[in-house]
Order: sequence, then structure tokens, then C-alpha cells
Amino acid sequence: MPKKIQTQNLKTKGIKQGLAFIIVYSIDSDLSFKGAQDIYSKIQLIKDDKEYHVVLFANKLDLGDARREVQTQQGKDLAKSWNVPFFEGSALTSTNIIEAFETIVRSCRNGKQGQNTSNNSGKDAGSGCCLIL
Ligand SMILES: Nc1nc2c(ncn2[C@@H]2O[C@H](COP(=O)(O)OP(=O)(O)OP(=O)(O)O)[C@@H](O)[C@H]2O)c(=O)[nH]1
Repeated sequence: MPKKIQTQNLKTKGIKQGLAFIIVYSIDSDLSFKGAQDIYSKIQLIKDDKEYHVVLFANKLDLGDARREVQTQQGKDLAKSWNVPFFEGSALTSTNIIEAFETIVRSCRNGKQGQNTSNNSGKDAGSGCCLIL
């Protein structure tokens, strides 16, 4: 099977099995911001009425404004339109990483993030593993 199709299948399976998703884009890449929106659309489509939780994370804050292509407000607005928490931070400097993970774990525990939690059985949720899509 071609590598691209294999990757697509893996992503679809990962989304189907997942309960919590931290969608990450880079503040220095408008393309990655668009990619984040594509991933969210895919999650919505695949999870449909099943429970899932999302946090939007803007990475590479350490690069500073000179390299910035995506404004903070754009991230905030997108997260607001999805009704999910938003963080800006950096994997390099560990800024807001723990906060983002704590927030999504709390959201799962509370079982109420707002979107698509009406059919709240969570029976399609994965077995606790973490998948990087
Ligand atoms: N400055 C900075 N660089 C980062 C940060 N996080 C990741 N990187 C760098 O960004 C590059 C891509 O990181 P990956 O972890 O491979 O991320 P990815 O989403 O798999 O990226 P792609 O391979 O481009 O799809 C690497 O060179 C990382 O070192 C960050 O917070 N700040």
C-alpha cells in the first residue's frame, strides 16, 4: 500500500479510537494553521455524535513575533468558534505544555466539553494510549 494511504488510514483509525485531541499548529506557519482546521473538520466528521475533547495549541511561541505568521487573536477566534480551550506555548521551552494536558484531562474527567458530548457513552474511546497524528 502506498505510504500516503497508509498514513491516512492510521489517522482515521486514531481519530476513531481517540477521546482527546490536542490540535497543534506552529505560529510561524499559516499552512499549519490551515492544517489544524482540516484536522478538526476530520475529527468532527469521524467522531460525529460520539464524545470527544479538543484543545487548540499554538506552538513555537519561543520564535517571537518576527517569525510569526499566525496572530494570537486568530488562534483565539478559531478556538472560540470550536468552543474549545486555547493555549499558546512552546514545546522547546515547555511553556503551557502541562497546562494544555491538564486542561484536556480535566475536560475528559468532567465529560463535558460542549461539542458532541450528547451521546456520552465514550465507548469508542481508545484504551488510554496517546496517538500523534
Ligand atoms: N523553536 C521551536 N521549534 C520546535 C518546537 N517544537 C518543535 N520544534 C521543531 O520543529 C520541527 C518539527 O517538529 P516535529 O516534532 O517533527 O513536528 P511535526 O509536527 O512532526 O513536524 P513536521 O515534521 O513538519 O510535520 C523540529 O525541528 C522541532 O525541533 C518549539 O516549540 N519551538
